[in-house]
Amino acid sequence: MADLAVSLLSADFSCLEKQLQELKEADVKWLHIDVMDGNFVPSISFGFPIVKTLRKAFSGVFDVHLMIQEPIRYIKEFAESGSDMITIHLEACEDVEATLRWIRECGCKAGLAVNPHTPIEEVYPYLHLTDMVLAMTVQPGFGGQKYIHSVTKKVETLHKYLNENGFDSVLIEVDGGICLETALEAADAGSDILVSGSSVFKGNIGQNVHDLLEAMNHSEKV
Ligand SMILES: O=C(CO)[C@H](O)[C@H](O)COP(=O)(O)O
Ligand SMILES: [Fe+2]
Repeated sequence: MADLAVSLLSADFSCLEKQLQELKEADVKWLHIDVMDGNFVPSISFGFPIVKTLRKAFSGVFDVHLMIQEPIRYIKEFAESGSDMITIHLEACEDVEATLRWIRECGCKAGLAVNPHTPIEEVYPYLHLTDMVLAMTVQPGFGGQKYIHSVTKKVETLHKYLNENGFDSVLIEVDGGICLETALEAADAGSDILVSGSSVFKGNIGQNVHDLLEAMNHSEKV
């Protein structure tokens, strides 16, 4: 069964405590925290002090998506702030292997993300150091974009490769443009975790979470 990670990017920060409470009531287990540096991506979002503060208010999985150039510089701070999974971009690291190793040495699970146009085969050499592969289904940097359908094929290829090469424990996460219309396509391709932000925070949060989980788990492959 696929699960949902809720991206905070589209939350209303003026009433964040209330919105986190609604996520808890909807039994959301994964919180996806998008960290943007204004360099690897054009936007700036939030850093590790926010992660540390959020940790007091949410006890589920902290899935921290670092859209940072050379993230190795900040792994320790994010780990100490309460991250569970730290995902770095393959495109942003001079030494991907050292960065993944350092995440694990700091006591976190290691995620490896690729942009929509990066061939999925580029993650294969790092799978032995990776707990999760994140396939971006939009260009990183902004919430509320449309799902890029060509990435679905990459997810299928990755799913098959993981199963055929003894990497069944490596999770696949897709991120960007997940809504009621795209959730099933992403889940059917083999994704374990679907990130959604803008589709969760418009209207009734609890209802949106429920509907997204329903949509992704009507998969024929479940
Ligand atoms: O990493 C991201 C953007 O770079 C976000 O996680 C992603 O866009 C989620 O937001 P939405 O569901 O609105 O697309
Ligand atoms: Fe993200």
